[in-house]
Amino acid sequence: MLVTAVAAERDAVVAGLGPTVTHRDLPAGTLTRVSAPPGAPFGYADVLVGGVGPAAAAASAGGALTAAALGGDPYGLVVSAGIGGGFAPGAPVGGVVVADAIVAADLGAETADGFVPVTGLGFGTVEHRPPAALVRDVAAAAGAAVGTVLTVSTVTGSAARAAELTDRHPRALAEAMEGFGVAEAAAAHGCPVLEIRAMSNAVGPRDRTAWRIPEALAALTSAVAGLAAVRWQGSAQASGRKNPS
Ligand SMILES: O=C(O)c1cccc(C(=O)CC[C@H]2O[C@@H](n3cnc4c(=O)[nH]cnc43)[C@H](O)[C@@H]2O)c1
Repeated sequence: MLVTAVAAERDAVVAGLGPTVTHRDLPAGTLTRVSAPPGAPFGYADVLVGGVGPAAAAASAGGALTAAALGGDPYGLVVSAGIGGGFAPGAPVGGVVVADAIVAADLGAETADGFVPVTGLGFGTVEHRPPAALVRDVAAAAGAAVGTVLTVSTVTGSAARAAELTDRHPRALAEAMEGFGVAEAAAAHGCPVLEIRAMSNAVGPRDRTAWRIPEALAALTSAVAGLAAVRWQGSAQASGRKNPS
C-alpha cells in the first residue's frame, strides 16, 4: 500500500504504477487499487489518500492496514509517498529522496536546554528504519538520494528553523508531514515501511510561489515507476503474502 496526503499525489503515484482497477471509500481515506503487469509476483497495489499531517496519515494507514488484515490479505509493505521540502544542497527541487530513516522532528518538549525528543521524556519512539536493501534498490531504480526524511506538523518557514532542524538532524535531506505517522501504523502491524519524497520546494523561508508542484509530481511518478520495477519486476522476496504492496 502506498499512502499519499492529497489526491494530486495519489494521481501521480497511480501514473507510475499502472491502470486503476477500483476505488473504495474507507472510514478514513480513499483506496485506489492498481493492477500489476502480467507476470508480476503480486497482483496489485493499493494507493490511499490519507490526509495531510502525521495524525491523519496514521489514522488512515492504520485503518487500511487493519481492514486488509481482517480481510485475510495483509499488506507486506507500506510506502509514504508524496512531495516534500528539500534541504540544500543534498535535495534540490525536482529531485527525489528515499528515506533510510523516518524521523519525527517535532515530537517532544521544548525545555530551557532546548528541544528534547519524546524518547528523552521516556516515551515512545521518534525514528523508524526502512529495510536497508529495499532502500538501496528503490533509490537506485528511482535515481534518488538516500537520507533522513523528517516528519513535521508545521512546515518550516524560516532559515532559523531550517538550521535548527539540520543541527539536530545532520543527515536530513527532506521534510514532509506524513512519513512518521504512516511508519507508526506500519510498525503496529509488523509491516516494513518506505518513504519516497519528490522535492517541490526548498526548506527555508516561506515562499509558496516558488513551489514547483507539477515538476515534483512528475518526479514522483518516475520514482514510483522505479519502485514498481523493483517490487514487480525484480526478484520477489518470498513473503508468503498475496498482497505485499
Ligand atoms: O496545490 C496543489 O496542486 C498541490 C498538489 C499536490 C500537493 C499539494 C500539497 O500542498 C501537499 C502538501 C504536502 O506536501 C508535503 N510538503 C511539501 N513541501 C513541504 C515542506 O516544505 N515541508 C513539509 N511538508 C511539505 C507535506 O507532506 C504535505 O502533506 C498541493
